[in-house]
Amino acid sequence: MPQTQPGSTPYWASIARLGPLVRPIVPRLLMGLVVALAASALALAVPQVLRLVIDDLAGSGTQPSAVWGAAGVVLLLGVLEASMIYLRRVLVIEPSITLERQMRVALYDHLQDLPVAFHDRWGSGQLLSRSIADLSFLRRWLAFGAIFLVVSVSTVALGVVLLFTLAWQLALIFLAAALPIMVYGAIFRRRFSRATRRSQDQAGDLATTVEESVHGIRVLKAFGRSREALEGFTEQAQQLRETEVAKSRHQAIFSLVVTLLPELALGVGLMVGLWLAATGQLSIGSLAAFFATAAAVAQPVEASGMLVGMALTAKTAVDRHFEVMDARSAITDPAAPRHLAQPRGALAFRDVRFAFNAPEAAAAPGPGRAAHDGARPPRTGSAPEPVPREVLRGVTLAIRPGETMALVGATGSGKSTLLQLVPRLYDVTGGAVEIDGVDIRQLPLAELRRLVAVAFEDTTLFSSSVRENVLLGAPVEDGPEAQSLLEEALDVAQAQFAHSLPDGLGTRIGEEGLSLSGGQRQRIALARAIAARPAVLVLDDPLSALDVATEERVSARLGEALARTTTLIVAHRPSTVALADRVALLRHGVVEDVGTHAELLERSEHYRWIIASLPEEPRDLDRDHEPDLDDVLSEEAG
Ligand SMILES: Nc1ncnc2c1ncn2[C@@H]1O[C@H](COP(=O)(O)OP(=O)(O)OP(=O)(O)O)[C@@H](O)[C@H]1O
Repeated sequence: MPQTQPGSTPYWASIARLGPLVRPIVPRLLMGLVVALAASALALAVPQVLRLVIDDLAGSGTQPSAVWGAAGVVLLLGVLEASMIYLRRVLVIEPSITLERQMRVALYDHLQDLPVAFHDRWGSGQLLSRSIADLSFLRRWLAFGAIFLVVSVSTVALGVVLLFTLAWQLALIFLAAALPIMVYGAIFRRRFSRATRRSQDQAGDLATTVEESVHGIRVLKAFGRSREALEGFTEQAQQLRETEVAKSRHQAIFSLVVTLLPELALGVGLMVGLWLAATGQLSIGSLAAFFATAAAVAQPVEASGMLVGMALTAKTAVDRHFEVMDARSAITDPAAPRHLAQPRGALAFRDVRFAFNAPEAAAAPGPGRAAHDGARPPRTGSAPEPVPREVLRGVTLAIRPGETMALVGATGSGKSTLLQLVPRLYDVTGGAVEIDGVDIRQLPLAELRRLVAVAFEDTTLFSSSVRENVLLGAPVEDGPEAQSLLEEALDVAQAQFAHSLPDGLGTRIGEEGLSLSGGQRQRIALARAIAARPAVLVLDDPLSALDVATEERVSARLGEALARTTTLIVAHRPSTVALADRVALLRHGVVEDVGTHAELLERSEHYRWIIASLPEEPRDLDRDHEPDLDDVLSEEAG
């Protein structure tokens, strides 16, 4: 996997974007900062007490009671410092966790809003790593890194002033050591920023690979490709390792510089300090206090490698978060919406054109940004940008209310694509889709998606009960009406087997639940589309995984149910074509002919060829002509 481009936004411009989100917790963060500063000031106060005691001892000779008193003061300062550290944690940790949750929820909400075209382009791992790893890092940065950076800078500033008051000659030696640190700091910042961006993107790509292979584990195993998958994964993991090693190397060198130079300064300072003390230009107490203060100052300087690293990683996390948040969906509610009070369900395609990857099909620009800014994922791969290619090249088709229209065409002719335009999963790039004469882009999205229900060939079930899955788009979710909708939908889709599942309709299915067969999943998905009681039903080869007997039963019941609904159904087999009143023949992105099955058989050679190439026998994904035991049991019970 490829190299990423480091974010080009200036550091503070990136961090400033967190401003509005952080504002509500600023009071708590500031209190935490004040407390942390107080803790650090207390730490710096200890050497001052030390100085007084040593100077007293070296001078007139101090009473033992005074030594006990000084020890008591040092102890008190220590206890106060520990209390302040505890208080800082209490003040900042809870609001930062709350902020992390808010940002995560906002990101999830935004992902739901973004169009399918966006999700086509972004690897799931990239989105996963942004919503989990990046946001967790930002929380740690706010609660710890940012505060410590401010405290460290303040401690160093205050410490340097104290060093000058104690012994300006020695302080100058320390200041001289700071210059090379600053120069190398700039180099470190540039190198580390690049590496950290690359590592975060590579971690996202790695997550995508894990997700894909877990999802496709059956295919990998069945085709014996586990070794190849492992090799690919190992290579990606190796690239991430190299980036991490490079990152650590940069950090290690910076840490070496910020540790070694102050130590060198300390050595030189000790010699000069002893000479100053010996020649009476500096008291012993001041010398001791100087080195105690220098040690307190050296500590944050030495930690600066880690803190600067955190600050740069946080900037990358912010950039990555807003890359997604800035993506705007072009599929939005209209400014002046129209409503269909009593929808009849007349569906029409008027000279519809569509190309995947067309800028207008992806996402609208964020405020003040180029159209592709938020819509493009980071180019971590060497694959070229996909070129827009027109899949639909002027589709014109009218489906009457209550009519069932089958869509037939060679593979890749654009059938599924056309279907996806109806609920506006993608927007047309030319022409219009209309329901009852109204351009669907003029309808509020929620209304359109109540009017239209879909069942895709590739069924997705969610990790919840059968009931929740089926009633996902239903007009009512509870009560007797919902129950009768549920029963009717399961009946039409011939999915009564669900009653025989371990917990009946309450059985948890989906990724985290009970595994269903392909045909069972398809029937649940079909029931879901039917339960939505749509005016327009869009079905993408919904019976493809059913066996002969089940398919016949579903077709019979579906035929009755479809009589009330306008239906556009992609058909890959003659039995599905038989459900339709008319058939539209799609070829190379245009509707070549429309008519009844018999008419098209008679007049279209292409149609005859397509029909001849359709599988005569159903695909029997579920079983081998044996009736489904679940069905038999539920039929006997019912
Ligand atoms: N998300 C996508 N991004 C880019 N191109 C796509 C995408 N989905 C489909 N295509 C392309 O659009 C064309 C039409 O695909 P579509 O799935 O609509 O065909 P289809 O007629 O339904 O085929 P099939 O009968 O095999 O399901 C194909 O060339 C396909 O590669």
